[in-house]
Amino acid sequence: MSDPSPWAIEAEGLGKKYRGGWALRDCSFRLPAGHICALVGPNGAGKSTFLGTATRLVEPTTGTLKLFGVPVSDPAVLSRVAFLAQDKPLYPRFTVAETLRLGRELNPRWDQALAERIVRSGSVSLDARVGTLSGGQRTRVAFALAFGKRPELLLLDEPMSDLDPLARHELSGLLLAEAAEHGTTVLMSSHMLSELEVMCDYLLVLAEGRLRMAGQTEELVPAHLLVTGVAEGGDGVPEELRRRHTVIESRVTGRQFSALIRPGGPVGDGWETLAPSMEEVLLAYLRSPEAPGLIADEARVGGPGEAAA
Ligand SMILES: Nc1ncnc2c1ncn2[C@@H]1O[C@H](COP(=O)(O)OP(=O)(O)OP(=O)(O)O)[C@@H](O)[C@H]1O
Repeated sequence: MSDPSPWAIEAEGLGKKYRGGWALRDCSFRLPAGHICALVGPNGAGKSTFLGTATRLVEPTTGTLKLFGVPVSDPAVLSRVAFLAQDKPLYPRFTVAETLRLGRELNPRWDQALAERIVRSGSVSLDARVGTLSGGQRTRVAFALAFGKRPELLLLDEPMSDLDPLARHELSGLLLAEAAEHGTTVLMSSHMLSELEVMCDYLLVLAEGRLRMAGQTEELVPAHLLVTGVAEGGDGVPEELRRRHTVIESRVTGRQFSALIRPGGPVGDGWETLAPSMEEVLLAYLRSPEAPGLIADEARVGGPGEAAA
């Protein structure tokens, strides 16, 4: 089905309140179709809750969510989205072949050859019962189900956590190749920052239920600098840096002061500067939930360029 909407996901004022408080709050962003997007945040940040709202497993308390321009409440979006949940629910009594048959019967665009290839490349027998497989083998079968559906949007909740390094490498490669070939949009929550750095070209960062960062990595990461210089005494941020730049995180080690900043202009003499990696930027934001957020123009649904912290 063709759709004119360039946005795979549009969230506006999205929130979810449980008895214990808000799991997701005032979340507004757009994810353009065709990106591989990392969903990052500390434990309890609201990542699974957001993925739940996108798969209708969680009813939002506030706001709206559209996938490809269609409200998520419209059953028409279901066939376009596949979700690989953190606990990878499968029927333990089914064989792998029966599991794939279920996928085939439930999904009009099912790609049996692809699903079987994913299973076989992990030496998993089609005759094995799912309940007898190892955690990593079950993950591979769940991957086969998700990919076999040929979704336009693939939502993955910590997909690689129980895979060995070889399987992780293989399935990451497969994910990238499939997404590139079919123009699939992927949103993937993970704590493995170095892996996300290699795979993802778009970032969503959540902390304490709020959106902290959204946009293309090639725009967000270069908006930061690592600066180091001589500490002036005490733990404070030197006035000169504080006045002209946005300091995300800073530290004093012995006589050395170092910080990750969003420069507001040229950095003065006396400071050494380095371009940070995506992992360094993410770690700084994860350690500093009070630092001002950053939403790229492209990811913004109206309003000014910077997210409220
Ligand atoms: N069904 C629920 N009932 C009550 N509170 C919930 C429920 N689901 C999640 N929460 C709470 O909402 C908050 C966000 O949880 P969520 O699972 O979305 O975080 P997460 O970012 O996916 O965490 P993790 O990285 O640990 O998987 C947490 O404080 C959690 O305790």
